Amino acid sequence: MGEVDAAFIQDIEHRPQLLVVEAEGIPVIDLSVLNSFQEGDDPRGLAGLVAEIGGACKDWGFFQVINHGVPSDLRLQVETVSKRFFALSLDEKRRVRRDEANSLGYYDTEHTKNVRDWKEVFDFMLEDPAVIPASHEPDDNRLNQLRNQWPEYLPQLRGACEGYGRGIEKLAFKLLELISLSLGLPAKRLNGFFKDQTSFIRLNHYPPCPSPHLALGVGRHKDSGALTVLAQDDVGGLEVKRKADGQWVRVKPIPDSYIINVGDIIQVWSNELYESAEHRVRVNTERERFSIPFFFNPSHYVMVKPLEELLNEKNQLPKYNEYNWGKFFAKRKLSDFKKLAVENIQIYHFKKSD
Ligand SMILES: O=C(O)CCC(=O)C(=O)O
Ligand SMILES: [Fe+2]
Repeated sequence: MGEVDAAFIQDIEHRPQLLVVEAEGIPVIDLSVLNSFQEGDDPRGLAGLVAEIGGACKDWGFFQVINHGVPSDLRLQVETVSKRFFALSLDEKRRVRRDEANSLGYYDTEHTKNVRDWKEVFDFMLEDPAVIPASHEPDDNRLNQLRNQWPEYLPQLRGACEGYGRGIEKLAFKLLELISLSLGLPAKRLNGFFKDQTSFIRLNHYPPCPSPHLALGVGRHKDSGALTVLAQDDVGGLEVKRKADGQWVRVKPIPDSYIINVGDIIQVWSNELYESAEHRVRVNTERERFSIPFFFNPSHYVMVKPLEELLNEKNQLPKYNEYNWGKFFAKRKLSDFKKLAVENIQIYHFKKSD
């Protein structure tokens, strides 16, 4: 990527201010009690942790976890091989390039809200093959099998990515269960939605940028899945819009921690008890940055809607009409390729009017 092309330039109101505000308040949650907790133990032993998670989901939609139990060598291996992959020539990376038929692999022209992101990515699904609708058209019932693309000239990439995927998936399920408990539901209430999951992992590379005041690594957005588990390196650049005052605040890198954020699906399931927070990534002139989000997504056939038992318990009306996750996902993917004239699909399109 050379000088900043017009496609990268954010509208004035979305450009980052020079000032960086370090977030004091983003909760850091210690998961070490889980290490001694056995399947079948009384979940009341986790009450303190569950309350912390619930508070963080409510107040921030974002938190960091330490002592999470994901072996650090899995992370180190994938981080190392990810750097090697992005250091390859563009020609080599483009041999596993994603296209409209297969949305997995390498890609360097992603747009967020119709502005190009200053980054390159490599995507792979946790389930291989994974099944998603062939198109976003409501009447089209055809399904597609998505298959990962692995570069044969960097054979270590596959093993490192698959190993990391299995490790991070375990953490994602633990967090899902804690979130379920925090909503007053049985621990495994949400697990069934992930039977044929459409979760994917993205290797992100943000090269140094000559104009970090004009462009963003990822433009402001909310994650559309259930939960995101993110590994960031020590460079920093991820910013969250603080719910309390709308200020963009930076998520401070903590070695060997993971950043967790509530996605739109949990917002809908919880009928807005928890909300997904807007976030973005700033770039800088000096240092490249690497990050690895795991997007924990349900099966394509899941109909997303507020959970009945929460509505009954709180005597509430649902704030959303139900929508099909697979169609939503397919529609989102479409806009990654094309600069659309209109805003891409969002959950507020399914919001019921008051
Ligand atoms: O790189 C990061 O820190 C976050 C990336 C992100 O928000 C995303 O890919 O959805
Ligand atoms: Fe995100």
